[in-house]
Amino acid sequence: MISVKVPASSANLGAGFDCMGVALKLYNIIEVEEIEKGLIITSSPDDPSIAKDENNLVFRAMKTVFDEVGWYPRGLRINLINEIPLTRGLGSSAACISGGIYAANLLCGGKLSEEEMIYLAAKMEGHPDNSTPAMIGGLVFAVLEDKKVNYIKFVVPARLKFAVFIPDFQLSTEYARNILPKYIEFKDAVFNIGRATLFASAITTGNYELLPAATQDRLHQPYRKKLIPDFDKIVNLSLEAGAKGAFLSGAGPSIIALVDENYEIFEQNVKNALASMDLVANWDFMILEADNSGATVFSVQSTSLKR
Ligand SMILES: Nc1ncnc2c1ncn2[C@@H]1O[C@H](COP(=O)(O)OP(=O)(O)O)[C@@H](O)[C@H]1O
Ligand SMILES: N[C@@H](CCOP(=O)(O)O)C(=O)O
Repeated sequence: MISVKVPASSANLGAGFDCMGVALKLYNIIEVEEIEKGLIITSSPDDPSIAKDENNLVFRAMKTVFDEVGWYPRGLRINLINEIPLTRGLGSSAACISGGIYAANLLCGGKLSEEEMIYLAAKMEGHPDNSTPAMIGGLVFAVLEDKKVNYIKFVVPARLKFAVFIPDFQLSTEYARNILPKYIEFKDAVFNIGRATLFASAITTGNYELLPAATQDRLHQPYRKKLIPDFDKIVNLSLEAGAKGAFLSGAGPSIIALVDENYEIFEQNVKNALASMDLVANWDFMILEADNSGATVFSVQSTSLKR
C-alpha cells in the first residue's frame, strides 16, 4: 500500500486570480493499493458528497495517469483520510487531484516526471494556482499554457503565518466562478496587475509592510463577497488586529489573513473579538504555516500485484 500526504492550498492571495497560491500545513492522506479486481473507496470522516465509485475525484485523477502511461491496476482500493474541509476555498479538490496523480504515478512505477504531473493536475483543475502548490508546496506563481505549466515556487519562511477563517457553510468553486463577469473594465485589470506584481515582489523580498496594499483585488472579491455574509467584518477585524492583508481564500467562503511574528497577539485579539461579534455564520479560526513540500510519500509497503 502507498500512503501519500497532500496539503491544502489557498489560491489567488488577493490580486493573483488563477495564478498565485500557497500550500498550507493542513493535510489529506490518500492510501492506495492494487487489488485483484474492482474498486473499493472508503473515506474518513465519511461525507455523503464524496463519491465512492468511479466518479470519485481521487479515482478520476488516478485514471488520468493510467490513461496517460497506458498501465492499469487490476483493481484498486483507495482510503481517504481527510483533514481539509470540503468546498471552503482551501483546495480540497486540488488536493484530491494532485494527490491522486502523485499516488497513481508511484503505483505505476514513476513513469511521469514532476513537470508532467503538475501539468496534468492543472489541466484537470482548470487553473494551476491550487494544484501546483498542492503538488510541490510553497507559494507558487503559475500560468497554465497549452502543454505545460510555467511556474516559480517560492519557499515561504516560517515567520509568515496564515490565519484562516472557515465558516460553517460551503460555496462550490464552480458556482463562485460562474457568477464572475465575462468582461471587466480596463482600469480594474490595471489595478490588479499592479497589486499582483507588488505582492510577488513584497513577499519574495520580505517587505511585508506592502502586503495590505498588495493584496487588494477587483477581479473576483467584489462579486463573490456578496455570497459571503460577514466578509467585510472579518477582513476589517483582521486588519485592525494587525494583519498584513486579508482576502478571500480561493473562491471562498474561507478568508485568510497574513500575519508575521506577532501572530500570538493577533490570535488572542481575533479570538476575543470573534466571541463577541454579531455574525451570520459560525467561523472556525486557525493559524497555519505554509507547507513547502507538497505531495509526499508517507509510507510504501508492497506497491502492486505481481505480474
Ligand atoms: N476528500 C475528498 N474526496 C473526494 N472528493 C473530494 C474530496 N474533497 C473534495 N472533493 C470533491 O471536490 C469538491 C469540492 O471542490 P471545490 O468546489 O473546488 O472546493 P474546494 O475549494 O474545497 O476545492 C467536492 O464537492 C467533492 O466533489
Ligand atoms: N482561482 C480559483 C481558485 C479556486 O480555489 P478553491 O480552493 O476555491 O477551489 C478561483 O478563484 O476560482
